[in-house]
Amino acid sequence: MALRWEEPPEGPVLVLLDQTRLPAEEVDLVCTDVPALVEAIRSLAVRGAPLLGLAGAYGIALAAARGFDVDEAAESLAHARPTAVNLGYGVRRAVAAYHAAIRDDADDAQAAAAALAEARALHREDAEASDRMAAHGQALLDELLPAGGHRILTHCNTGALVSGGEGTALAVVKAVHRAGQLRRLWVDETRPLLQGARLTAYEAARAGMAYTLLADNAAGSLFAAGEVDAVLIGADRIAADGSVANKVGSYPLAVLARYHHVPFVVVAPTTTVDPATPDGASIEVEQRPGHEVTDITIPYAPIAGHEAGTGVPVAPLGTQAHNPAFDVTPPELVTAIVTEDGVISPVTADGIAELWSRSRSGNGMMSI
Ligand SMILES: CSC[C@@H](O)[C@@H](O)C(=O)COP(=O)(O)O
Repeated sequence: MALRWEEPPEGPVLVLLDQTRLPAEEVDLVCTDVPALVEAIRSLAVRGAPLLGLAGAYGIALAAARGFDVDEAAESLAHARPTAVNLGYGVRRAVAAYHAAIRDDADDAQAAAAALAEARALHREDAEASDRMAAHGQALLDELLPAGGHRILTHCNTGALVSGGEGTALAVVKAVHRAGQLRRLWVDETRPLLQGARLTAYEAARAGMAYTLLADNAAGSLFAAGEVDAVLIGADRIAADGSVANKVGSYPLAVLARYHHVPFVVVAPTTTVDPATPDGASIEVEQRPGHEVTDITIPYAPIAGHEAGTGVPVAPLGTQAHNPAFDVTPPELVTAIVTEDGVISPVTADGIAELWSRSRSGNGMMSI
């Protein structure tokens, strides 16, 4: 499990599966306070949009249970990373539950319990959303592609490591695999931090899928050879006009997919839709440190004498690097957005608004 709440005698803790150590080691990272959790979010020990929402909500529960200032905790957690809208959403939900309890004359312990109950509710909802996205996505692929085995290309990691359930895009791939319809999963390595090579390949191997890893820049020739039937990716934020922010490298795949007449499908829960962000240009894209590009970072320590987490420089010392963590794909390049509440296709502002008005997340929760 990517994240869990535990209550040892010394006090409650949030336990994260440290994703920077995968696939070499499955190591737990135990957070006893909010600064440790913020650091885990920044270092990508915990990552991926839906899981960041859960981390934010449980982080508030942790702050409340350990007697820290909940509003200060909310401020630092919500701003730990800027792009995935789910982080602020999870924080706001738990904070709202905490303050509602205080308004109802709850004592500190009862208010902390209310925050924890909200985090657990979000966790359950996220798992259910995964199942529903998987079903909708599988049905969509059955409509779009001929039967007989799909070759799906994916980018970054969108599986059980980013979710309370099976994930987003990878949850769809898993459903297709279980139905015997996955001919091949093409896994982009996802430079610079290799979420595809380290995490998606790890999940695909455990699920027994036929998968092949490729360098990101090998995708073009795969399309040209007719080896890709569909692209499935997740999202960190979907703007009101349907623009999709996702891991850097997603936009070039969308361009390739359009040129080669291949469906480009985004799979994300409604908690990733952000009607308060009007368009793609308004999405804040996280800029990460240059050393992630100038160095090859080995997050674990497979080489004798190499310290875990340090990088091997591959560019001349002093080289400047451009390192946006995400890019934005315009709606006209997206064939469909699959959510737990249905599929939007074509992707238009009206389609997003219509989904929003009938979804759970449109139930006032995002404006808390
Ligand atoms: C459901 S996961 C969708 C996205 O969150 C995922 O593709 C992604 O871009 C994650 O980026 P990361 O920087 O690893 O948090």
